[in-house]
Amino acid sequence: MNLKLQQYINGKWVEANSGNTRTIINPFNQEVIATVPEGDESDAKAAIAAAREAFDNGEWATTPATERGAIVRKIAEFIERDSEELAHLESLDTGKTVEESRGDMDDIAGVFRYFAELADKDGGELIDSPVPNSISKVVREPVGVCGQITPWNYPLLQASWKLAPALATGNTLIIKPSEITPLTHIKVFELMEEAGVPAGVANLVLGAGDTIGSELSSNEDVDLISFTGGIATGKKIMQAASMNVKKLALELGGKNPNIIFADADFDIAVDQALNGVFFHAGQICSAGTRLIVEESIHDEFVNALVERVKKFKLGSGFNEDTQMGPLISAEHLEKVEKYVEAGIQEGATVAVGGKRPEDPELQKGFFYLPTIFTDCTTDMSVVQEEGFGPIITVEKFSTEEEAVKLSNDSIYGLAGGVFTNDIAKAERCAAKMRMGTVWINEFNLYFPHAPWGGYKQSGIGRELGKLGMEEYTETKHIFQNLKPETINWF
Ligand SMILES: NC(=O)c1ccc[n+]([C@@H]2O[C@H](COP(=O)([O-])OP(=O)(O)OC[C@H]3O[C@@H](n4cnc5c(N)ncnc54)[C@H](O)[C@@H]3O)[C@@H](O)[C@H]2O)c1
Ligand SMILES: C[N+](C)(C)CC=O
Repeated sequence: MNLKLQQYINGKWVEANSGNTRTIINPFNQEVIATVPEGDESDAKAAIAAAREAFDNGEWATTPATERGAIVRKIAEFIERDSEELAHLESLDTGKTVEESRGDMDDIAGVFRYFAELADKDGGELIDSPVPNSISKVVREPVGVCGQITPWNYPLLQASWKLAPALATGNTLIIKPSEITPLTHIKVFELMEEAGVPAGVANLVLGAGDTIGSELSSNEDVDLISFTGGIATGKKIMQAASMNVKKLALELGGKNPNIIFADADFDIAVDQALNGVFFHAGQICSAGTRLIVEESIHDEFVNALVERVKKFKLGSGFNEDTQMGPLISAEHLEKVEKYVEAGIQEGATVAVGGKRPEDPELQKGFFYLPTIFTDCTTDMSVVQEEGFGPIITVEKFSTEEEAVKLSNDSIYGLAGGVFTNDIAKAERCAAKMRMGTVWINEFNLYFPHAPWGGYKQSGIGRELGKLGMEEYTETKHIFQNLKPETINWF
């Protein structure tokens, strides 16, 4: 592997202070693919000190926004140049098909380009001051030192949503990838160095969440923490961030409803319901795992799904005909198995799947069969909890009001979908669905121009779009009296 396999702190490639390492495993066959440093709190502190110094010396924050944008644009160009290598690394690390990883790399380059273009587009705003002889203006400034923590399911994609706006707005940062999927983060730091990101501005620390992650969340020299991952971790981070009242951005989980009305285009709805869940073996925050289907078409719809699911080709992400790769780890596979067992015990019916595959070629990988549960009710744990695997639950409804009510019966509010040919009905549902994204006759589409984030316990704040840029800024009002006079009150 032609990668540095080190941390990047203050412009230098370094081992962990402790000398400890971690082996990275291919989830398709459990082979060791790399050995990387296992940093700890001391590495995180060194990276925070470097980012603090780089922010406080003011050079990056006062670099003209056009120049910062040009560097971010170069990163996009280098990602496009090296996209095949990056896609290969992402698939090795995560097990997802290389075709999916190629799509991710296109998206990632697009994210860097989008924020590069936005970098010099906000010159502040003049306020119509109510005070005579004065100037009142509002400017946006970088927040300061940003801690960024990413998950294993879309490693570099989730990182790009944080790195690009933070750099474009003049912040300094320390990023920590999931300890099990660090490879594309390392590669993108090589590209950022090549693009001219100055020493100390962007730092990469590798290792566990309860050491490095909690240091980033609690350290008083970090001004903002941006986290993507599970709710339980998000709550811990929120608590730790209160130490110095950090700015906080949380992108958490989802249990995303997909409402299928009888008047929808049947074949499109079936196809999109499958696409909405089974990419990356269902390990997607916005997977439409909670199907809510109108009673009159329920049986026909389920049969169509089952017939398609039976034909899925599972295998190595590097085989061209593979449609679904493995789950990320042995631990996660066990979690998914327990989730399915709970569903069966609660009375849901397995229409297809519900176990590990028997194919001898898949036994070394962490595979689970695509699974559809019918006879589901809203009180079941499989309907309420995020399974983060290739699992769909199907519920029935008979009225529009019931469909919307079911879709909102959740602690989550990340995303949801509606399939119908009645546009007015679709708009009525979208208006009432309590989620950060609602798709109509579409599922799981995202692009850099539109904000992404959750209602309810799916998160705080937004990534992508102009709001995703604003997350990395503080707003300052500057008032100038052009004709100061004594007041003589005291
Ligand atoms: N909303 C979104 O856009 C979005 C996108 C991708 C994934 N997710 C969510 O991510 C979850 C899956 O990812 P995961 O299993 O990697 O999540 P996770 O919460 O277990 O881990 C995410 C990151 O947090 C770190 N971490 C763990 N404990 C920590 C602690 N105490 N303090 C600080 N950091 C800590 C981990 O090392 C990892 O880097 C799912 O719930 C999924 O829905 C959400
Ligand atoms: C936000 N998304 C869909 C890219 C990844 C969620 O896991």
